[in-house]
Amino acid sequence: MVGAGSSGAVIAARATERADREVLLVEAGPDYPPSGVLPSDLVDGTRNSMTAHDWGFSYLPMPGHKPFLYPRGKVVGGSSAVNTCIALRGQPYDYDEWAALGLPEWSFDGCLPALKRLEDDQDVQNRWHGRGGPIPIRRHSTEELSPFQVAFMEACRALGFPACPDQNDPDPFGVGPQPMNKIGGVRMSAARCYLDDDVRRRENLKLRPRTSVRRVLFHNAKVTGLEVETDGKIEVLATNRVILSAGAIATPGILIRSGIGPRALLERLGVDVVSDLPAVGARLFDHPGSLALFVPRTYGFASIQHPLIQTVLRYTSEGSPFPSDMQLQPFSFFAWPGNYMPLVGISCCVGKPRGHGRITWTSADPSAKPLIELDTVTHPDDRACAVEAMELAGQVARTKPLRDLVVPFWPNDRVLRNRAEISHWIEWSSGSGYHPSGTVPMGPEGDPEAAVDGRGHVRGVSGLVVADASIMPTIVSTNTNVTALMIGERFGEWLRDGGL
Ligand SMILES: Cc1cc2nc3c(=O)[nH]c(=O)nc-3n(C[C@H](O)[C@H](O)[C@H](O)COP(=O)(O)OP(=O)(O)OC[C@H]3O[C@@H](n4cnc5c(N)ncnc54)[C@H](O)[C@@H]3O)c2cc1C
Repeated sequence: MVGAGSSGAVIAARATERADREVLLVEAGPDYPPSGVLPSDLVDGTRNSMTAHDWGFSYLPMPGHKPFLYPRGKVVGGSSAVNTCIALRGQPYDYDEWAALGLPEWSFDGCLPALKRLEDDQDVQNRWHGRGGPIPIRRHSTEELSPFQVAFMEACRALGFPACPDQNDPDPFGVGPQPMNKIGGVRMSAARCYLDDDVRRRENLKLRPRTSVRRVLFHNAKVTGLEVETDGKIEVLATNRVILSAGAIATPGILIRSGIGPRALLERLGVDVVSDLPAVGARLFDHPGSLALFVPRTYGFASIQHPLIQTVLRYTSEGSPFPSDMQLQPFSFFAWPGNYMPLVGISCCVGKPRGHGRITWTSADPSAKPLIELDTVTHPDDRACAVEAMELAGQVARTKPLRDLVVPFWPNDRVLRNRAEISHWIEWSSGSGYHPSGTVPMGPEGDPEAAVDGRGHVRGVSGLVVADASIMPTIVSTNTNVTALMIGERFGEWLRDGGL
């Protein structure tokens, strides 16, 4: 197995529940076993870790713009070890959309057992939720909320949005606490929750950190091994079966270096073609995001001591067929260079973008970075959703509960009141929601837009499976970690029980 992230750590843990399944889990980043000391950036779930355990990727948000950082976890636990700990499931229609594309196993009903199995929901007990699973999920109580989060919730209620106590209900709408996989401020990553001491003691699971996979090796289109690099030393690990869970940016890169991808690209890079798959890297989904910043009127209202995110407003964009496709999310603090006190922010996230970006490579050198283009708001529908969301953020800030507490800063109040000006502003300020997905999409037999089948088997070769955020054929309307964990649960079960 390649990659010990949100999907890979789960697959390794679940597959090795059966003693006759042997897994070697190869991970490029370092490992911090539970018995040792975890670096503070990985412990602290109240904010992201952006650079200390990162791949150093960047992306172009819009054509002609400057690149922005594109964080991806490089450590056992992957991006789940550095993320913001928002534990939102996809909505039923997200998975039913996959089923409608010809992948019946991926309907909401098909995914629900794995969504329940992965969680230990500490607040809500009903037929939609699981207890006792590896990932603890809880919501901040009102007493735990920062002053800005409280005021944001009141502002949304003042605009008429209902309270939504469980954002993981199958039919969420309104404002409420975010379900989060952090306990006492500590991030509950896939590494911590799935690769615990008991799992690591299994004789059939070997973890090999600080080892980077260069490519998969084939003979007559059958997997024969992995070419890996540890501390500058290159070696071949013989195997007839490989599962790639290196994430939506690295997995397609490994495929390309291995001869699997669009023929023209492989030939340009001088890589022998093993399987001509135009879908590899052709689409890159993400959630377009914009952030409006406000200056607090009183000192201490915003503080970097506060958890960054605690609550969310979910609502439906104008004319959308996807209920609650949008998120407005208050940021308790934002450090603006040169500003003596932190700002607060409202981030706007488009959940079901119609547009997409792409990922490509200019070199087959494993250390070469890919060219990532997101086109965040190129599609007019996505831009309209983003504009509407930013306008709503302005309205939220002008309600009685908020207007005496904060003043618009970036963009200013004039822009927030004018759709044309917002549209111009988001053209150059919108960016990624850090949810890359769909770069090696699943699809039924004969689907020209797919690279793998419904159980991740790569077309045109045998012995190779992809199982991570890359395989999502469309993007879910929510943050992607729980869906990546769910994918891990399903592939882990299939590997354990002989379904792969
Ligand atoms: C800063 C940040 C904040 C986020 N916040 C949230 C959030 O709050 N909620 C949410 O739902 N989602 C969030 N996400 C997204 C979420 O974490 C990801 O969607 C999810 O972790 C993806 O899982 P994955 O298994 O596909 O990839 P990853 O978890 O990224 O795992 C891939 C693993 O493969 C390893 N790898 C890559 N290449 C190689 C190679 N060549 N050889 C060996 N190993 C390799 C990587 O080091 C990594 O460990 C965030 C992401 C980031 C980066």
